[in-house]
Amino acid sequence: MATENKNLSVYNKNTIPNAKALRFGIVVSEWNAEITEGLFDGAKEALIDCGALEENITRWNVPGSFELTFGSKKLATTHNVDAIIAIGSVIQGETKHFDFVCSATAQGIKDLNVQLDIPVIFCVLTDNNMQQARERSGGKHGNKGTEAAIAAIKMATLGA
Ligand SMILES: Nc1c(NC[C@H](O)[C@H](O)[C@H](O)CO)[nH]c(=O)[nH]c1=O
Ligand SMILES: CC(=O)[C@@H](O)COP(=O)(O)O
Repeated sequence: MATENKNLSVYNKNTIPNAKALRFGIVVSEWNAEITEGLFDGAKEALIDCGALEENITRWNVPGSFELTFGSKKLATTHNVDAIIAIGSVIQGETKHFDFVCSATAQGIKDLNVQLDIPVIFCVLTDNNMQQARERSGGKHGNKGTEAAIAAIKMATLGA
C-alpha cells in the first residue's frame, strides 16, 4: 500500500504499550528543516500521547541525513535510551546525490539495527519534491514522525 492510500498519523492507542517507562532519543537532520521540524513535532506529540515523559526524550541535531547514522550510534552508546528515531528529509535535486544520500542513510540505519541492542527507527522522507515532503510531514498524508514514534514504542517493548 503506498502512502497515497494511507494516513501516516492514524494509530489505535489500545494496541500500543504505554510509553511512560521508556526513554527515547530523537536525532534530527537540519537539511530541509521545515520538513524535519514537522516530523519531530509529530513524533514528540505521539510519544507523549502514548504516555512518554518529556524529560525522557533526548533530541540531538545533525547537519544532514547522511549524518543520522553517526549521530544515532553516538547517542545510543552514550545515553541510556530504549529506542532512537532518526529524522531526515531528502529531496531530489538536479544530480544523483539524492540516490547516494538515501541509500547510504537507509543502509547505515539498517546496520545500526543489526549492531545495536536498541531499535533505530527510519524516519527519513525521500521525496521527489517539497510538496510530497510537506504532504508526509503533517499534510494530507499525515505525519511520518507520528508513524515513527509508534514504531519506536512497539519495537522498544518487543517481546516484553
Ligand atoms: N541534499 C540533502 C542532503 N545533503 C547533505 C547530506 O545529508 C550530508 O549532510 C552531506 O553530504 C555532508 O556529509 N541531506 C538531507 O538530509 N537532505 C537533502 O535533501
Ligand atoms: C539530496 C541532495 O543531496 C540534493 O538535494 C542536492 O541537490 P543537487 O543534486 O541539485 O546538488
